[in-house]
Amino acid sequence: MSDQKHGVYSEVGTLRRVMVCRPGRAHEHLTPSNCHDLLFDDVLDVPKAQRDHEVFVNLMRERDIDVLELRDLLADVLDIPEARSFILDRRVNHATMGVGVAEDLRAWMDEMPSAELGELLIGGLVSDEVPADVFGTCISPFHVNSDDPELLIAPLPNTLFTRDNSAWIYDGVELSRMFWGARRREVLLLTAIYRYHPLFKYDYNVWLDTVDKDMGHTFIEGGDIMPIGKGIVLVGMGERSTFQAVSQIAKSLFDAGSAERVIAARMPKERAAMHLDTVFTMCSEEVVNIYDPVVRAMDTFSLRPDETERGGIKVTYDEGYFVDVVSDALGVKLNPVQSTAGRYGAECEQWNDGNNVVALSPGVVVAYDRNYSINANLRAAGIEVLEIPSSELGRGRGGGHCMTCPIDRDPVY
Ligand SMILES: NC(=[NH2+])NCCC[C@H](N)C(=O)O
Repeated sequence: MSDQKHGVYSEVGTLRRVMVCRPGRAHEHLTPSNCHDLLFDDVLDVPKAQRDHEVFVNLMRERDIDVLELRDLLADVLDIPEARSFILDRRVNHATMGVGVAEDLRAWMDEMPSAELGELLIGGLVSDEVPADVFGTCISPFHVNSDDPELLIAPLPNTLFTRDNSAWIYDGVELSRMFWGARRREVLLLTAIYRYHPLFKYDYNVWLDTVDKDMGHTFIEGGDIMPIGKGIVLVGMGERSTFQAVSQIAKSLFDAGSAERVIAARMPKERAAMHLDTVFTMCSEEVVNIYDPVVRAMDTFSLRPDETERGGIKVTYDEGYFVDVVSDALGVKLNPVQSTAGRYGAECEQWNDGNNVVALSPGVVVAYDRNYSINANLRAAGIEVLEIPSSELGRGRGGGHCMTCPIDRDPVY
């Protein structure tokens, strides 16, 4: 493991190191009645989802990308007593479990091997999965008025989408305060990894630190964040991310001199376009993959450092089409590629994450196999499109871009 300084300096430069989280126990806890609350549109064939995810991971490993598994990083930090307490103090206490249950569970978890404990923290825990002798008298209230086993720890199936719960922006990371409750607990695990894992011991900036703080209306998710290079960061503000978060991150970046301009795009608040990366991803220095009906509806604002303003940030409205605004900012004429499957077909390709591709190097992207028109049009524009199976992984509404958290990526411009 290296102690080099980490950072993500573009969306399309050579990817060196990335974090993923393969499907598993959390997805076995998805049912038709709970999956929507957990932000999945259907239940999964978990073994198939795991095989498909492995295809994706292997594509990256074959290209010498260091693919880190979130579970492994978590198991490593759970071996460190201070990190284990940092997580368990916040996850297993009177407020989360009740008096007595917290003490009994904590004693059991304190003894548990780290990999197993990590599986429970990500995958969830149902009361009847706990050995009978763990609890004193305190578990009985869970069974009053119900034959259903109670979820003691809710599963976190959206850890599959490592893009969102934390995001590297140039030489630092933001720790997301996620919008929906189903995802709000993911960041504790990420915070522990960044704080305690030897891989991250080297100093780096933290643009936003959210655990243990009253975050008010601060909401941000990594799928909305793109450090595209030349000191510019794109941020989507739609269903999930708010100006409160964007302006705090911008201020941290400006104060450190790590960025000069944040281009914030106001997007419709809808599930299909929950993040910027569901309608816009970069494939090479010039080619961008877009869903034009949403991109065209976006309003764009720029944040820049300005000491004459009270908050130290000047906000201006950028006239015009989003792709043109970004082209002008980069000084590169971007070529937008889109689906030509017709109005209905294009809407389905967007829904199935056709626009959510991840670049492994300039001009080489990973895409879902089902988005025939977008993939063909990207190829026609000179992009190498590596396809992965989509039927299971796509049920959570996320593609290759969502399933990766780049930690080290080269600049391009
Ligand atoms: N970067 C992304 N587009 N992530 C997609 C996340 C999907 C996930 N089910 C959610 O609703 O949060």
